[in-house]
Formats: sequence, C-alpha cells, structure tokens
Amino acid sequence: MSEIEATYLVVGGGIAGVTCVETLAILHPEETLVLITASSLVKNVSNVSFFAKTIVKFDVNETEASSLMRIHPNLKIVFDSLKHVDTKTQIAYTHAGDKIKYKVMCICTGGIPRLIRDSHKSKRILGIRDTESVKEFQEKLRMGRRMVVVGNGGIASEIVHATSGIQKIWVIRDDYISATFIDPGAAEFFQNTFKNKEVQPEQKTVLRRHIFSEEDQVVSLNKDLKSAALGPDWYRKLEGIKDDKGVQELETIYKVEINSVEETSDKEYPLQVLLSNGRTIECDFLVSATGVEPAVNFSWDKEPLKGPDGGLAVNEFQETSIENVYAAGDVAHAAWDHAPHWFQLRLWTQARQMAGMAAKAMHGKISNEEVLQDFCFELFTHCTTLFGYQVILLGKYNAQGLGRDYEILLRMTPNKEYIKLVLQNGKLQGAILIGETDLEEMCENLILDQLDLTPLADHILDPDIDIDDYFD
Ligand SMILES: Cc1cc2nc3c(=O)[nH]c(=O)nc-3n(C[C@H](O)[C@H](O)[C@H](O)COP(=O)(O)OP(=O)(O)OC[C@H]3O[C@@H](n4cnc5c(N)ncnc54)[C@H](O)[C@@H]3O)c2cc1C
Ligand SMILES: NC(=O)C1=CN([C@@H]2O[C@H](COP(=O)(O)OP(=O)(O)OC[C@H]3O[C@@H](n4cnc5c(N)ncnc54)[C@H](OP(=O)(O)O)[C@@H]3O)[C@@H](O)[C@H]2O)C=CC1
Repeated sequence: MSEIEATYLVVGGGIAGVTCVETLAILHPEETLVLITASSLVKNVSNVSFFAKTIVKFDVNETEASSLMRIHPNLKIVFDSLKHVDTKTQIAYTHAGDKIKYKVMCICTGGIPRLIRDSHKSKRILGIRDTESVKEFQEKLRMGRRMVVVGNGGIASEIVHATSGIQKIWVIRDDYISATFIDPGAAEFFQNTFKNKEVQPEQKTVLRRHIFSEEDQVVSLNKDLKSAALGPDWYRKLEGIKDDKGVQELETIYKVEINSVEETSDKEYPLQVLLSNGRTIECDFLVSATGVEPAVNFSWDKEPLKGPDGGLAVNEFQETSIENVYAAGDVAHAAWDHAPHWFQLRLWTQARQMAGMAAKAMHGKISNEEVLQDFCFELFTHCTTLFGYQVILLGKYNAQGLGRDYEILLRMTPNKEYIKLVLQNGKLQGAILIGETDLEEMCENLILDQLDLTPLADHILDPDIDIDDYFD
C-alpha cells in the first residue's frame, strides 16, 4: 500500500488512457503523472497517416506498459484497478489499497460488451472485447459446427467475413447487413461481391441521382477487468482456424431478434436459440456482437452526470460534471452541442481524439492557459476496412438527422467502388466511400466549406470528369 501525490492521474491502459498519458508527458514533462492500469499490456498508436485534414489512419499496437516509463521519465505506473474516487479530497483508491492524490484526473476505463439478455444462462454465449475473449472464441470456432452471430455492427460484420469452415447464421434486426456503418445500397454492393468472388473486373458503372422529399419512403437505395479493446486487425486471428473445405454456408436472417437461449444436453446441438419469428436455431455457440456499454466499474463519493448510454457526460473539453475529473474514450458520453457534421460513435479514432483533447484541457487547467476545442470535432470521420474493402465514412454518411429532405448521388462499379454523397440544399452533408476512390479530401473540403454544389450535381461523380478542376 502506498500513497502517491500526482498532478495528473489517468486511469485505463487502452487507446484513450495511453494517448492521454503520452500527450500530458509531452505537454508538461516536469509534472508528476500517474497511470493506473489493470493490465501490464497497454495499447498505443503508431504509423499515423493523414488522408486529409481530419481523416486519419493509424496502427494500434499492444505494448508493455513499463516501456512507457522508459520514454516518459515523469510517468509512474500503478498496476492495479481503480476502486473508489473521493472527489472532495481528490484521492483515488485502488483495489490493493494504494491512494493517489491528484490535481486533475482523466477516466479512460473503456467499455464492456453489451450482451443479449440471456447471456448469463450459458458459457456458450460470447462477447468479443479483448485478447482473452478472442482466444475463447477461437477455441469455440475450432470445435464448433454451427454458430449464431447476433448484431449488425462492426464486430458481427468482421466475424462473418473472417471465419470459414463453420456454418454461420447471422441474425440481424435490420433489413440489410452492416447497418451501423453503411446503407442498403452499400450492403447490396458487398453482397454482390460475396456472390461474385471471381471478379469480372470491367463491369458497368452505375450513376444515379435520387431526390428524397417529405413524401418519400426511404427505401430504394440504399467483467471483469482484462486488457483493452482490440485493434482493427483482431479478426485476422480467426482466419485459417479451420480447414476451408469444411461447411461454410452463411444464412442471414433479417428483421428478427433473439427471444431466448437455452442450453440443453438432449439435442444434437447444445444451444437452442428461439427467434422472434418463432423459428428455433440449434447451434454450438452464439456470439453476441451487440454493442458496448461504458465501464464505470468503481464507486464515487459523488456521482457525476451520465448520458443516456450510461457514459460519463463530458463537455467539449472532456470535463465531467465534477471539477477536475475528465473522461475520454468509450467510457465518455459526448454531451456538448456537437458541430453539425460530428456525432459520437465508440471508435478508436474518437478515443484518441477525446483523450488528446482531455490532455490539452487538463494541462490548460493546471497551467492556467485557455484551450479551444480541437478541429477534429468539426467532422465525423471513420476509416476502416469492411469485407476486404477500404471504407471511409464522413459526416452524416447515412443522412443521420436529415429527415427526408435530402438528395443522394451514387456511383457504383461492381467489385470496385461504391460512392454515395448525401446533399441537402445543394450542400454536401456526408459521404460513404468504399474502395480506392481518391475522393476523401474533396469530400472533406466540401462538407467543411458547405459550398453550393447545385450547378455541379449532375457531374460531380461522373468518372469522365475530373471534378477537382472545378475547385481549382
Ligand atoms: C473486436 C473489436 C474490434 C474493433 N475494431 C475497431 C476498428 O476497426 N476501428 C475502430 O475505430 N474501433 C474499433 N473498435 C472499437 C475500439 O477498440 C474502441 O472504441 C477503443 O479501443 C476504446 O478505447 P478506450 O481506451 O476508451 O477503451 P479500452 O480499449 O476498453 O481500454 C480501457 C482500459 O481501461 C482498463 N480499465 C477498466 N476499468 C478499469 C479500472 N477500474 N481501473 C483500471 N483500469 C481499468 C481496461 O482494462 C482497459 O485496459 C473495436 C472494438 C472491438 C471490441
Ligand atoms: N471496423 C470498425 O470500425 C469496427 C468498430 N467496432 C467498434 O467496436 C464496438 C463494438 O462493436 P459491436 O458490438 O459490433 O457494436 P456496434 O455498436 O457496432 O453494433 C451493435 C449492433 O448490435 C445490434 N443490437 C444491439 N442490441 C441488440 C439486440 N438485443 N438484439 C439484436 N441486435 C442488437 C445493434 O442494432 P441497433 O443499431 O438497431 O441498436 C447494432 O447493429 C463498437 O463501438 C464498434 O463501433 C467493432 C468492430 C469493427
């Protein structure tokens, strides 16, 4: 048991915690800085490359926490987990009984998988979050004949894409796949690529302009403490687990939910999954890829305000409702008035951005300097890979919050690219760019500048016109 005094305290060894620590260590190297991490392995970011001003791609690595101390001599690491925060005396208590008195602290405790209701009934219902849970999944995959995947976001899409040699039943409540990230049109683009694995390279490009109005029906287009959340390439660990010659069918069941799951010993498969459409599916195990919930797994003398998702509500400087307590990453709920083209999604890009902002604001607090919110919060950007394609999402890429009064410009070349631009009143509000489109910088500028594109709308996606010439 020890008592430590620190100017800065950061809790959590995921991308948010490590980014916060690294930024503080650079901004204020002469001040004492403490990181509480439950795991000896922490996440860090490398090979940061900019596609445009706000569109960033980087690698996520796992590294020994102690290596951070070698780089940042003002950093002290407490290998433990946070138990209680006394916000009046500004003391954090760990499970082993250490006391850390802080001037400002940042909570970066991440999230935990939000599993389906019956998850407690069987060990055959899995969530994926960290290296340990992937190992468990690999084990089940090795032995299993049939799995059910529930959820329609990033994890489910990656699992369906990366696994082979096992029968897969994908249960989603939407009427198209991967709804968190894409629209029905892009889902169709991906599904066609599943069907035509043997690509016919020169297929016809389809250009379409569709104006949505008030009357339109928008249809046609379109716990425990372990290590940090996984990075973007986690699913590669699933590849090659089974011989590809095994059974591989994928059945997708749309617009259904799970009513109940029971484990049984007198049927061919040990898990009986009852769906809301009355059908029962038998399987070896079920993956619940149904989102995350913030990990607020410690107690307080005084609870800070929380968002509707249970995350710690933070303002534009990442400060919670309790003075000198900041939060960043999956544990935080972005409670400020967002810029028109930004919204929160629990992604590593945002964990890094929030943590960098928190560090700057914490440093500003201690050194009495004014800080401004970072420019990255002007535009939602997400750069990822889905079903083997590069996917860049910008702004209101799925017309989020635009009602039904918007226009879509679409260009699609099967097996090559899918480009969707969302316009309102002639101005670009969001974009989905799938494949190597080279349009990300132009789209970023058009969203940020809100240029009126009315005179160009018929040409903007014409592959025979170099649209950049218009803006020179
Ligand atoms: C399978 C998977 C794939 C993903 N793929 C992508 C992707 O391709 N692109 C993308 O943008 N995002 C992806 N994400 C999301 C991304 O990983 C998270 O948004 C991001 O890692 C959140 O970072 P964080 O630091 O807030 O939280 P975490 O990474 O969860 O880190 C929190 C850390 O805090 C520790 N902790 C918790 N409680 C305490 C405590 N009381 N005391 C001390 N330490 C504590 C935890 O052990 C953990 O180390 C993926 C997530 C998963 C699960
Ligand atoms: N490539 C990437 O960028 C990746 C990002 N991630 C991130 O990791 C985190 C976890 O991923 P994931 O678990 O896929 O979470 P997501 O939030 O991406 O998706 C959760 C999905 O589960 C659905 N869902 C929620 N509850 C239920 C339920 N009870 N029954 C059926 N479906 C349900 C949601 O539907 P609805 O929307 O209707 O609520 C949604 O389709 C997320 O923050 C995600 O953004 C993960 C993997 C890859």
